[in-house]
Amino acid sequence: MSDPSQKLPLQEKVPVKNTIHRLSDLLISFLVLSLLCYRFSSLTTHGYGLWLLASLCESCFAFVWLLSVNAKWNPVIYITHPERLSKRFDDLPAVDMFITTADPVLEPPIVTVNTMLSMLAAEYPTHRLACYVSDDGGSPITYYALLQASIFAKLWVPFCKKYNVRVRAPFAYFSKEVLEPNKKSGFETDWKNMKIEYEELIRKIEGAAKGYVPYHMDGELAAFSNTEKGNHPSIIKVILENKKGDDLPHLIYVAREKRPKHPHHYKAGAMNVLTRVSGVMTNAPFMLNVDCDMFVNNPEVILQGMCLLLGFSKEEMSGFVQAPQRFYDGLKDDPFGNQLVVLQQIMGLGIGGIQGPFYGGTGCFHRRKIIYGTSPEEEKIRDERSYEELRRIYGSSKELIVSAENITSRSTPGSPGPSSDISGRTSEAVQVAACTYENNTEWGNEIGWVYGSMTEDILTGLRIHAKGWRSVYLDPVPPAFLGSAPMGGPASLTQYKRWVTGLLEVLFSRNSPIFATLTKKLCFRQCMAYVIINLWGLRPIPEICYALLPAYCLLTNTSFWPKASSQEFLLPVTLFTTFKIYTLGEYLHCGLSVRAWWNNQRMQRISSQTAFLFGFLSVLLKFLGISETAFEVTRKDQSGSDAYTEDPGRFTFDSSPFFVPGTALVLVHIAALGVGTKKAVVATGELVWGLGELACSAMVLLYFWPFVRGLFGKGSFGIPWDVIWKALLLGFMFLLFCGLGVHS
Ligand SMILES: O=c1ccn([C@@H]2O[C@H](COP(=O)(O)OP(=O)(O)O[C@H]3O[C@H](CO)[C@@H](O)[C@H](O)[C@H]3O)[C@@H](O)[C@H]2O)c(=O)[nH]1
Ligand SMILES: [Mn+2]
Repeated sequence: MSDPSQKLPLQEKVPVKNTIHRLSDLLISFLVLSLLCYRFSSLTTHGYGLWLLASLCESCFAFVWLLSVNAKWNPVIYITHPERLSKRFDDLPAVDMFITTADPVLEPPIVTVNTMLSMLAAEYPTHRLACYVSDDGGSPITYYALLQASIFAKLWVPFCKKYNVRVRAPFAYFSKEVLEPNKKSGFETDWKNMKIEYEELIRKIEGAAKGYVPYHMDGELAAFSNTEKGNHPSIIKVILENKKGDDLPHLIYVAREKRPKHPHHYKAGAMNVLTRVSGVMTNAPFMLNVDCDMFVNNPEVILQGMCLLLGFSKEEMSGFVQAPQRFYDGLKDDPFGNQLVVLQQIMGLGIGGIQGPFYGGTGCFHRRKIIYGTSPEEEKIRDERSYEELRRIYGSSKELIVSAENITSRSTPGSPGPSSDISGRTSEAVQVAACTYENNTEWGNEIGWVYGSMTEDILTGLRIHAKGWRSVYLDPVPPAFLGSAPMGGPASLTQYKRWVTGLLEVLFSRNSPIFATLTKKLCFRQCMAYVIINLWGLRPIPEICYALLPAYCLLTNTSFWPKASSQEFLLPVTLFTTFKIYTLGEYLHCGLSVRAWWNNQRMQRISSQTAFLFGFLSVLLKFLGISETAFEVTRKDQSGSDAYTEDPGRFTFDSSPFFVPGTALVLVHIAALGVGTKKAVVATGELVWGLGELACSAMVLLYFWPFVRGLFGKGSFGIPWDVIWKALLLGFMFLLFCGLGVHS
């Protein structure tokens, strides 16, 4: 113990200086409050109609603004020292790695295979790792792809380690035109051979997707005969089993049992099965979960994660460790506004200074005992629970109960060793993967991934924070994981719709952040941060009202702004300009371009007035008992589609109702601008009346520019006629409504 290096910390928490940011926050808050004071104090002069409506909308925006100031106020970052791990620990704890895939068409098996290979090749003692792939598609093609990839892995993993390859997903590695220089002899020959082997692997997997599976595979795939998607027994296969000293970790394929009438709870259900299956097979104290498209981009990531999991004096400080979502195929300047760089960097680091980042569903290390419902204060003592009680919580598997007791009764590092003979445990694993296993247990509720929201990640993270655990952001250089971002209008909006649906479900669930603050241990400021995103689904209401206001005013000769010649007019103008400069500053600060800033400004308005609206409606339908919400999987790898090859950044459309409100809004504003300009110029001869309204109307059209272009676009770049008809109908109804306004 005399070696001083043993005492060196594994991580350091560093507050980020943000004086300028804070001052700008205060300045804008002051302007916002001034505007509201002016609005409400002049209600009597301006009447209780439009003026009041505008004031209410602006109050909503001001509320969200204040919440966001709170979330950004105390940013922190963590610096990690993985090189010190070996000095502190002789043996590192085991990690169970989970990959989820759901559909071999939307998520081509070669994508999953690359993620899997990158994980198997991570820098970590291989006998401490197990990789579980959950296939909700129950697809023989995915299984076949994994089998073939496991053969390739026997060459790939040693190759990566020998030459210290940096990016260990082969598709990303081989997509680089130039060879990484390497001093070791034999590199070039090995590299060429490896490339040939990888191409062979692609050929086999793509062949299988087209229906060619070689003869001799029949036996291997027998388990899949007579299975249908959504109706099959559990299929669990140990593809690789690590015997101490082997190059490769365990690799296990898991297709949980699916039956048509049985709710499977989408990804949350898959994660719970993975938790149980791994519980009876390897039972590692830590779990790392990624989506099938999120490959390991920094081979040291598990070591990095360990610094944050083991590096605090109290486990409570790092209940889970979350890496931000970054994308490898992110288009330049984020045309679809879904790369979330600023959100993650500014808000992510900011809430790092409160109770810690939200759980993002992928790229996250969890402690198994927390997933099993342990609270921070239970770290040492665990009350004795009867077998009956444990059975009610964990379900009927004795093995699982024993493994769970083992995990919840220890503090983490001295965790159980690797288990031998995991193949021998397959039958137990099949039992815990059954679709009836969870009946009358706490799975999906008090333990495991929580059910009841399309964003199971936020809901589950919330339950963890509510117990009083904190979380930590892991953001090494190079980035820990890289995934794929949806492209094109329909896919991006569908993703947003699902998120908004899920987030709103959380707000109204019994796990709502508000209850969690009142009755549990969620920090008040953390609750405020959660509420920002949980409220996304209600945003379309004030936003759409506010977007319609200028059109209404122009069409009916009314106004919701002070006269352009008056002094008060300067207030909203200053606020608007300062706010835009402020957001631009944030983008530049995060290393993004002006173009990216503008694209995001635009997509925020588009998403919230289209996708968010549908998210809101789907939650409404759920509460009315009319329809259930569903998880629509995002298509990965769209490099083949026409729109992608022609102009990948351009907004695309389809006949989905998503596009109706946006199109209607655009049509209404075109009409309003026409009428308004004529009135303003012809009637008064000078641009005083309605200047604010005209500017707002023009702004809406600028924000919805992709829709304006879509009116004239061809193919998938054009808005389909049936959408335009419906939008015209909506627009016409609005004009009728304005007509009523004029006469009354
Ligand atoms: O029934 C299902 C549906 C989905 N998935 C998996 O869930 C993951 C995420 O699905 P994806 O379509 O890629 O959604 P994203 O919007 O990209 O995912 C984000 O948002 C989700 C919540 O909406 C989180 O679960 C994800 O971790 C987070 O990355 C993928 O690995 C899927 O294979 C399943 O395993 N079973
Ligand atoms: Mn995804």
